[in-house]
Amino acid sequence: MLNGAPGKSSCADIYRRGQGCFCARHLPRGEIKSAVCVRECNKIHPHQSAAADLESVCTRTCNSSSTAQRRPAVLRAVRLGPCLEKWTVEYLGQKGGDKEVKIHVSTVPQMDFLHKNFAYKTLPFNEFVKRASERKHSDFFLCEDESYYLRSLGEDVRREPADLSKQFPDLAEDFNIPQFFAADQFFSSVFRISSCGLQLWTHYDVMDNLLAQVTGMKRVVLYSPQDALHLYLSGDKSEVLDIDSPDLKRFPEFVKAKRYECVLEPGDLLFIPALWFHNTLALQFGVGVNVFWRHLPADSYDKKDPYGNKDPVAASRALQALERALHTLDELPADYRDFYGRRMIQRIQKRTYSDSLTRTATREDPDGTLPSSQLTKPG
Ligand SMILES: O=C(O)CCC(=O)C(=O)O
Ligand SMILES: [Fe+2]
Repeated sequence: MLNGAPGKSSCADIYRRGQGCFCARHLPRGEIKSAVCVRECNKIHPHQSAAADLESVCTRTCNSSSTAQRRPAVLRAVRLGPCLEKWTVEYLGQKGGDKEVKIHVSTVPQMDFLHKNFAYKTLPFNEFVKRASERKHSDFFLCEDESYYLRSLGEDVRREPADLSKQFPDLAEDFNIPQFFAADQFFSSVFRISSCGLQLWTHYDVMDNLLAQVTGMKRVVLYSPQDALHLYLSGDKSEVLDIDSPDLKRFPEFVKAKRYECVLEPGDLLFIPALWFHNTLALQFGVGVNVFWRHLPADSYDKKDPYGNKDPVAASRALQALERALHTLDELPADYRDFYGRRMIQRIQKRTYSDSLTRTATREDPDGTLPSSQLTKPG
């Protein structure tokens, strides 16, 4: 079940409860099996009744002193509000109106940030929704079967985070923001509207995130922050674009990254903890909303970051200091650079790698308490 081999669409367990692992894809529909309590303790709480709504799940108080589990979790059949019934293409067009939106358009459904195989275009929201919902278009920019993607933005794109209640007030009232965090932690609410087949590259964000699926189905593949070294990062994105059949000559380490996978259906909510990598594939035309909130103290974040994906200020400072240190090493001949580079890596590992994180829980060791030497290595 904990299959790390790319290409195999294994249902890695998105979350655990009690003794065993639950495969998110095979959870029964129509009930909330468990939930991550983010506000109090980040722990997964036991089964709630079928009638439980998010409010009653997440406001439970947890007196446990055990370490918080910052793990992805899928909540099924959540009461997201009237949007679940109302958000048809026609209704979205009527209520969203002809407000201009900036969209990604590409001739192929797999968006490639490395070769920029997409163009930024502007369309009235109602026209965009209509085109994104159809496979072939009578009006188009690049070709008649082009793919569309909207990640909604704030009013002042460079400064303001997206907020549905400001950009789309008539639609925002149909969507209940899940109450998993205090009001002053709210950062943004973002429309994610994709053509059928659209795939967004693997990336991480620096804030905690709830991705709500309102219409259509979407596959989401996640990788732990601990697999960062196996993902061939370029900034916040992975260069491995085809995660289902990766080029292993170019990316041999990718096989070591453990793949977690779920399929979101309307009414499902995925908790994506900050720094967890995610890759989305729209299995149908679909509308989602994601909500970012500040999980760290407010001053940890870059103030000029409307997207929620700039590294925390302390991390940026540390990365800059590393660049300076590397520059200093350039004063030495290659064999010395190599030697001191290795020593620096060892120092960084000793100082920063967290033992508690390394002891990842598995089916054999649900609590992650076995010494790490006894844990099965991801495929
Ligand atoms: O749903 C998508 O297409 C992307 C979602 C995403 O990247 C996010 O919620 O941070
Ligand atoms: Fe994201």
